[in-house]
Amino acid sequence: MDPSVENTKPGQYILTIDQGTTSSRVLMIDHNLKVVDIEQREHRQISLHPGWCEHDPEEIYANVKECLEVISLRNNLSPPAIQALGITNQRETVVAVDKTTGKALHNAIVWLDKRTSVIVKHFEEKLGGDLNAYREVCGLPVNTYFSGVKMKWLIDHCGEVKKAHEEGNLFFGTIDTWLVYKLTGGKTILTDSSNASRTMLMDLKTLNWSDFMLGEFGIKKEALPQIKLSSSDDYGIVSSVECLNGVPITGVIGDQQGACLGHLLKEGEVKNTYGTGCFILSNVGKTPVQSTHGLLTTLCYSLGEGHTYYALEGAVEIAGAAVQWAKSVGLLTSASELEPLATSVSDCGDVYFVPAFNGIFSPYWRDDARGLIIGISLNTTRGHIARALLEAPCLRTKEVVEAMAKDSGHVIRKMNVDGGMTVNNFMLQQQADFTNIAIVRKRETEVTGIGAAIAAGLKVGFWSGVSEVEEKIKVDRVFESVISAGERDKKYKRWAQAVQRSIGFGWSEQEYDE
Ligand SMILES: Nc1ncnc2c1ncn2[C@@H]1O[C@H](COP(=O)(O)OP(=O)(O)O)[C@@H](O)[C@H]1O
Ligand SMILES: O=P(O)(O)OC[C@H](O)CO
Repeated sequence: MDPSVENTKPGQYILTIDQGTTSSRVLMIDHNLKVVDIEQREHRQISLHPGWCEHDPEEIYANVKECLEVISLRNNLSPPAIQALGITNQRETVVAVDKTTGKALHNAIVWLDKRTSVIVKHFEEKLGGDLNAYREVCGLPVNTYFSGVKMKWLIDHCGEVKKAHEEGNLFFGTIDTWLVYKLTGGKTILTDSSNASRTMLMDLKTLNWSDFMLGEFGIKKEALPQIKLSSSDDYGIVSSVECLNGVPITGVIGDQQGACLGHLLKEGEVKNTYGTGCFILSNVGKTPVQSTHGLLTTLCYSLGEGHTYYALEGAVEIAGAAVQWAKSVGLLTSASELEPLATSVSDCGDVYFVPAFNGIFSPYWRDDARGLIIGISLNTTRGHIARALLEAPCLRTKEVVEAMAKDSGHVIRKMNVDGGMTVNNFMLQQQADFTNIAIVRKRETEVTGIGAAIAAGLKVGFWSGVSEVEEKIKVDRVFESVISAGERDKKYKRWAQAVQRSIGFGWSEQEYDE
């Protein structure tokens, strides 16, 4: 029997929660890092004004709880079989909670929400136009994307949050903090260094909250969770899901960092996760590297003292979300239609789709970009548009890896990929063609959840160490470029023209009151 398919710890599993932008999943993972079962629930995307996006934190928790219960019941699992629970989550999204009641005081403000663009403008004025002024401390530019501006908005615009903050009854959390708090029955208020690195409030060198940044944003330290350096640590014991009570929560990690750990990304290696957006991270080693080409400096992952790695990150705001949009307007009936449609034509017919629906992130950081489909002629078919839609995340990724190569001084030759869109072989072939980088897809595409399982499992001795885990990670397929340098350059030039047309087309900031 192939040892890779033999579960050497039969009947024992790690459960992981992958709480994403559009849905929450629970994965049951065995000793061979195989995902043996999965349960998923979507939640509502609440938008009160153009550019706004909220999630109901109670709905998210209810979905997570239901997935945990369903998967446990279906597999007849109870605590001794579930060795530990890991959590990985959409990052930056903020929940404000009243410690005295345990209730969220406002819907969660989601990472892609743009309501804070007025706050960003104020910072721009205060910083003499230099939105990069805090990069040395927190690694990030001032932007609507990060948690700090969302917390400030909640204090400024929501009376209950302001009062609780003043009275010392408030805590702000990213989704990891919220889930840990709820699952432990309100016993722990914690986050990990990877999630904290997305707030703008953590000092990247000390890996603690920065008094300077807290002062700049007007946020009290007591309103923030304790940061645990290691994503593989004790985060509390489940006490509010009957069938799982007693299970230790020993893995907490932001989803993109979870994918880095799931690939066991080593220094110099790069990964790209294609989900709602796509996020390219390169492990730059044990000291932070500042970007001068529009990338973010952030945590890659920490497995404790001496095992903390930093990353350069390129955030691409829209990837799979464009597929969802195409379904919503009737261009497609299902995501699986995309590949046959895109391959029904021999090229994109000079049609480009820039899905900057709500601004454009790395390396541009322009809130005023908007989506466009350009180059349409009488010969344009649905196939051309589908192809352009699939090419877009690949071309956005190319922009990011070029910036990464400039920042690090290294040519990138290989990129590990994962996420829901990577079932699409055609898209991955385009990715290899446009970048001339070998694209490596793993056997399991749920690498983010696997990363959280690795963090959780290492803490409880489910695996003896990283080298044991490494043996279990298997490659499914490698995609290599089949186009010429000339074709690649031509393509990229047309794309760059399309991007320039999308920038500046958006509405100017508008402040809405609650
Ligand atoms: N065959 C496919 N081709 C392209 N995109 C796909 C395909 N199947 C699923 N997707 C897209 O993948 C995305 C889901 O990826 P996932 O990793 O689950 O996202 P997230 O974790 O951000 O919620 C969806 O936007 C979906 O439309
Ligand atoms: O929900 P995902 O998987 O698109 O990830 C969202 C990111 O963490 C946002 O930074």
